[in-house]
Amino acid sequence: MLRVAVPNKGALAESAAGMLREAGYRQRTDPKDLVCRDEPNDIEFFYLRPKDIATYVGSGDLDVGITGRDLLVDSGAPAEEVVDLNFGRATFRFAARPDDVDSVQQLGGHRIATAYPGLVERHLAELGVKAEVIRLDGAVENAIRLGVADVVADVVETGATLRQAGLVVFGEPLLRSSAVVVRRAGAAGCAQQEQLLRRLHGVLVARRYVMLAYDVPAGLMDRASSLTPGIESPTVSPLHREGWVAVQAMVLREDVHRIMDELYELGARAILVTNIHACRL
Ligand SMILES: Nc1ncnc2c1ncn2[C@@H]1O[C@H](COP(=O)(O)OP(=O)(O)OP(=O)(O)O)[C@@H](O)[C@H]1O
Ligand SMILES: O=P(O)(O)OC[C@H]1O[C@H](OP(=O)(O)OP(=O)(O)O)[C@H](O)[C@@H]1O
Ligand SMILES: [Mg+2]
Repeated sequence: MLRVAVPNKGALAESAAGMLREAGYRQRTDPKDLVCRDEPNDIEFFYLRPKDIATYVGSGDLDVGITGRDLLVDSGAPAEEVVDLNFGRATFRFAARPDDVDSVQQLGGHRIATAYPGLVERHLAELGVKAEVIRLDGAVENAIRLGVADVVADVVETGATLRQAGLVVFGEPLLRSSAVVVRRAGAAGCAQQEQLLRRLHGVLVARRYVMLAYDVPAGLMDRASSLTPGIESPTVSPLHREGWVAVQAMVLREDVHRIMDELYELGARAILVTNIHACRL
């Protein structure tokens, strides 16, 4: 059985379980469950703190896991990213009072509060900056108000938490994070693991693309094809009405309205868009 680590709570948990469900896997129905076996797919899911997932996978006790890129780097575990799952997007940044530290060059000698000490210490070493890292578990923005630190290094999604604490970011992000699939560094993926990755990739593609179908005069097909080249090439079928063809092609969801307008102006009609529920490319 393939053993997979899934976030049990927090910012990534719901989206991770949703994506696995979309990929055809059984997921727990009770948020208190710690394990969920999916017998038909020969796979077992373990619900763990996202912070611990890279450790379980790096040690080889679990085969693969879903966690955040920032958590993977922070852990220092011998695990590697294999797929970016395109949710849980956030940046990891330094912030301080606006009248205090405002560049990474000024960090030396300061106290930096963070729940990601591994990530921050590695980054400071790369910058060649010597500063004190204060390890906290959360709500790190309060550390400045309470006099425990001068700088925080934390996850920023909307920036609302920093604003509320009267802090401003400075410098470039230490990291751009999102949810990723990790496996033990250098481990060869077994067939079941490849199947899981293929299914997740199918979900990513199904979310990014839609299926576009339209009718167009055959004489305009070359121009229509350049608007909708699809992945390999558009599917073209004859219509009963002579001189016309029916076309189907996958297009990026974000481009679909512009492409529909251009097809209509070209002379295409009966232009329809449908969602893709699942796919293997
Ligand atoms: N708004 C957000 N707040 C916190 N983490 C976020 C956010 N958006 C994305 N993430 C990502 O989620 C992961 C952290 O999840 P985790 O469950 O450990 O923290 P959490 O959601 O703050 O939960 P908790 O504070 O209860 O531990 C990181 O990879 C982080 O980049
Ligand atoms: O940029 P924002 O959209 O405000 O999101 C980022 C904030 O959310 C998280 O905190 P959380 O509420 O999880 O509390 P915690 O610090 O205790 O983890 C994170 O640690 C930041 O503080
Ligand atoms: Mg948190």
